[in-house]
Amino acid sequence: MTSGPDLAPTLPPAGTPVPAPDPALVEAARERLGGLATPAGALGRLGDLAVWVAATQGAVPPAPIERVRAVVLAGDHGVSDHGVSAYPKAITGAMVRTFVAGRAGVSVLARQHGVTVRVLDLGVEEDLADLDPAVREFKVRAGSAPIHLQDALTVGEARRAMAVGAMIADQEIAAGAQLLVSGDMGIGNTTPAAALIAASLGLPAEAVTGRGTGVDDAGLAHKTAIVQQALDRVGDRADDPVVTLQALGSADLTASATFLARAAHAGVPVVLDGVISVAAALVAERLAPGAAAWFVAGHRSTEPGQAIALEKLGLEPVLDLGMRLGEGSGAVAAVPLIRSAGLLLADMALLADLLP
Ligand SMILES: O=C(O)c1ccc[n+]([C@@H]2O[C@H](COP(=O)([O-])O)[C@@H](O)[C@H]2O)c1
Ligand SMILES: Cc1cc2nc[nH]c2cc1C
Repeated sequence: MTSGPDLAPTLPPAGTPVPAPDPALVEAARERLGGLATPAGALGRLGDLAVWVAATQGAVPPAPIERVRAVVLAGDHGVSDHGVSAYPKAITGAMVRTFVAGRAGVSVLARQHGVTVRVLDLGVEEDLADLDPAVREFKVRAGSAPIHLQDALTVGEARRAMAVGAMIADQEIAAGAQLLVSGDMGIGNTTPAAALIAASLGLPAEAVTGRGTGVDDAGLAHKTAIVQQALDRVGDRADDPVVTLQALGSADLTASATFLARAAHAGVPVVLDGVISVAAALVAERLAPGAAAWFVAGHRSTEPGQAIALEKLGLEPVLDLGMRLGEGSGAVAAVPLIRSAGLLLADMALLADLLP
């Protein structure tokens, strides 16, 4: 924990625990849930979600969740030049433009559900100079190095990406977010995501590597070998979560991890998305033990690493729709249910009030 670069000044030192939501509030929320005008346990997982909403808000009954803000961190990955994706790198920049135009999958879902989407170029290779400069405000570098051959980032870049992720969370919280969504965009990013999960859990590449955008069997075998090469290259340097991000991540994944750690430290709940968001959450939990109490898993991705990481974090996805889009789309799709859960706890009659 001491060999890596210093954490961003806005984050407490790596390993600083995150306080759990107030246990008295959890208890009060459970008690209210138990008193609602339903047979005991009849709300199923919605009941658990309702307790999480109240506990992370610090209010029983919880307030309606009106301000949900999704942040999509975009970047390219040197490893995508090495046959690990079904799509070319040029898609990343093109999709950033599509987010800006409000036409990505997550944009549509977010509009429907009143969620704001902010897309940020942390490491896209294409020069997006024609876009609003705010999109590039936090850019760390153009593309990361191929993780099976070299560290993804220099120590200085990793430090900057960590600072930037925390800063973005602070900005979203200052803008009034009651609930955050962590999204991603980047061709090739399921490869570093798998590497972060494997390195964090001490697992072999084959346990966590999936098809991403849809590589075939030969592609999957090749991608698995690349992830294993990256893990072997880094070895026990990955005992340090900061070095794990620097060596096996990217600017966007590093910033995602500190975005999540910072939100948890600030006591602001986050809906996680697919394998990229959850890989970042796993490292956030290493940086900020206890952070996962502030996270809810929006959906189950088809990527095996996501399921393994979610289990380790103790999170059960809200939705299981076979989605593998990323962008925060599965998380935004879960937002209406999370909102509904809070409203049920706040607005339902109590059983005690029904009978004379
Ligand atoms: O969220 C997921 O679980 C997920 C699973 C597969 C692919 N993706 C998205 O697809 C891109 C990465 O896939 P790949 O095959 O290029 O590594 C990236 O833009 C992700 O947002 C996302
Ligand atoms: C078209 C396309 C859109 C995406 N959105 C997130 N990842 C993506 C990957 C591709 C290929």
